[in-house]
Amino acid sequence: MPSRISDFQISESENTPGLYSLISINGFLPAVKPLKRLPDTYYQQWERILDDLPALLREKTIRHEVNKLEVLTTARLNTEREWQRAYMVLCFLAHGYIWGGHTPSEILPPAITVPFLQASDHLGLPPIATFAALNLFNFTSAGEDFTNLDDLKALHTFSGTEDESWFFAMSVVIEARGASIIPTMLQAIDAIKNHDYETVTRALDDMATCISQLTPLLDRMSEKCDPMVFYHQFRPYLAGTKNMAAAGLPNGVFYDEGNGVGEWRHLRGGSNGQSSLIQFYDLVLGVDHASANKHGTRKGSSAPAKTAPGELSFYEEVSLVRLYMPGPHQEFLRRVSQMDKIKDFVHSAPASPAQQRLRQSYQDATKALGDFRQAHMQMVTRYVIVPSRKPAPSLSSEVNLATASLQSDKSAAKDLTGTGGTDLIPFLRAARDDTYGAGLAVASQDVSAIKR
Ligand code: HEM
Repeated sequence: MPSRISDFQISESENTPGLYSLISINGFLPAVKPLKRLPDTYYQQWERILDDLPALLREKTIRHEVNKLEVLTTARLNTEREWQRAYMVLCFLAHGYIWGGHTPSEILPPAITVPFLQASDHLGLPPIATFAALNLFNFTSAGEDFTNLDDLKALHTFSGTEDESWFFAMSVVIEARGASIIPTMLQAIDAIKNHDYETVTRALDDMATCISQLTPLLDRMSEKCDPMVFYHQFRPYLAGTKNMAAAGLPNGVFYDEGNGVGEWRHLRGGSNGQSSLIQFYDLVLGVDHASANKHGTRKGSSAPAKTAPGELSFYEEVSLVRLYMPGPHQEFLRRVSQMDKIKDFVHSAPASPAQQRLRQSYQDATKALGDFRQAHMQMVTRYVIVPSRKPAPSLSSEVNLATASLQSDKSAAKDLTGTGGTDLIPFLRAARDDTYGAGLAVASQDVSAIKR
């Protein structure tokens, strides 16, 4: 399987005018490495703070430094890469400012908010640390191929640790490796209208192989990322401003734009749940996370959809997660969601050996994605649940503002929340079960066909 999307693969797909312009040869990652610095020295004042960020956070002097910044114009940003870099720099500065004190800051100053809101607007992203800022726009690599984890590292971190760099790099390598299957699956969708079983079956087999090669990568997280460093030293800085009352942000954060203008904003924090790749996989396989919402409780699960009055449930939130992706990626997923459905094709196929093979391949692909989610859940246990039960090392007790709020009841793992603001264990379990469930629904159809 190629590691990048090649011209050859793209030219083969017909049903997709303009679709590939919304992504790159690396899928949802940029086509080339993100900029290491904004080329215009006008932006030096931002870059200098970012250079010193871990030390400024340790010494709790970040706010002092940011308060000295002028409100810079974004008019001197010339290319998409520059806009992406500006957005990423401002995300780090904003989260450092909010969480880098003895108590969180309820106000973001105009020197951050004014350019941050403009950069967010330009990229179709919210003004908060997103997966795009932390991962897609924040890495460097030994070469132009981003599929080797050992060649990747983050450009910037909050903690200055290799652990944090490795954590961000892991998401990059998964995006890079997982992207190769995108054209194959788009061609499979094309093939549905011709009832081309062979193409769809082969694509599903390739997808199962591709995903099953991503899963062992998750095991490599522990090579360089210590769960205690993750949980105490940098996860708190990824937290958003939504559901953060316990951490001292009952109203979210006020984005002060100067001259009496501004707005309170409640936004979710950075999470790998904002990966467009995994949402693409769900879409092409027809994994429906909304089904459970109708009943409030997942079918076959005892986990209730815990929702405060007026709040959205986990399953409704899944569709909102797209708003945390870059505009073109949102559009890409929207267009894919309108295409023919592989799942419908699998379910409607008449009984024949070709259909049997198709169904088996569909089950294998959904199982591979379910297994990925299962491995991910185990990682969440190692990196969130276990450290949450251990006492915080004294070194980190000061920075742990947001962790307090990410955990509404220290004694109950089920009540832990993710940086994205979800109640994490029921959410992840439901996401996994929905995935396995899509394949099992086909298997049960086969059984009932045999019984008939
Ligand atoms: C130490 C490593 C990781 C931890 C502790 C972790 C933790 C979490 C948590 C707590 C959530 C709950 C939702 C939220 O808070 O937004 C989540 C969701 C998610 N994470 Fe991770 N994550 C890790 C690595 C990864 C990696 C490398 C990927 C690769 C793409 C990933 C993909 C996802 C996805 C797709 C979701 C949404 C739920 C789903 O679709 O199954 N995570 N993660």
